[in-house]
Amino acid sequence: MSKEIQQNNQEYGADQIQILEGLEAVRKRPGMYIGSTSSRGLHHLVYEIVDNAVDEALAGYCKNIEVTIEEDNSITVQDDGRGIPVGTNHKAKKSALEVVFTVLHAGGKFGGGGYKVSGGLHGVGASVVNALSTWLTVEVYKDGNIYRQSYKRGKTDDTVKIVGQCDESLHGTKVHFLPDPEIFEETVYDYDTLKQRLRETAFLTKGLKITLKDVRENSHHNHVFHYEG
Ligand SMILES: Cc1cc(C)cc(-c2cc(NC(=O)[C@H]3COCCO3)[nH]n2)c1
Repeated sequence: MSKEIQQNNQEYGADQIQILEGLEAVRKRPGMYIGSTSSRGLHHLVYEIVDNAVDEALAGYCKNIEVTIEEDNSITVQDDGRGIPVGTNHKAKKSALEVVFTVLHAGGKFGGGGYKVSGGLHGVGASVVNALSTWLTVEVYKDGNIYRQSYKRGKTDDTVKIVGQCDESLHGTKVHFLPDPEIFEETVYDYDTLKQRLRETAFLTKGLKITLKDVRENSHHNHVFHYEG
């Protein structure tokens, strides 16, 4: 095997092992990454994903975020930002999108690395949420294409696929995940807890419209938070 190919295979192998070790670490000691596996940790998963979309709003590209508690207590978070980059990093042969959801970034966001949870680095926890979810699907709407990748407990067995077309004018990122009952003692979301947090987030991010929906039977709710600057 030529040096070049061997180098790539070697790196590819090492990268893959690094990713699997990262996932295993998160699932072995989830409290180190999200504080606890109680109801608090369950709700923290939502805040981590929303934080990523808020970053896109702070960058000036996202105006709306919609959070839905689905019938099965899975969560959907959708924004209308630029859409996570889907291009492939040729060295790692991985889409930037896949890196966001599978590579455990330093950050130490959840207090594991010493950062305070509230003032922690934004947007490094998507891979943690993925690792702690029975399944997670992400869709990116960009350039008239709908890109999709799915994972099970953080692992994917496929590359990013184009699954459809959309209007050129449509753009954004949609993440749908189900917290893993193997990790969380509590898997039922509390509407008022999310309502309180999303109201605070909208207040702190003037101009951003955050919608919270609950489509569970006997618990239908809908709130819109929007504070002018
Ligand atoms: C709901 C959700 C969840 C996650 C993990 C990321 C995002 C997200 C990430 C972004 N934007 C980006 O990553 C930037 C990064 O820089 C290039 C263009 O897009 N928009 N929305 C949204």
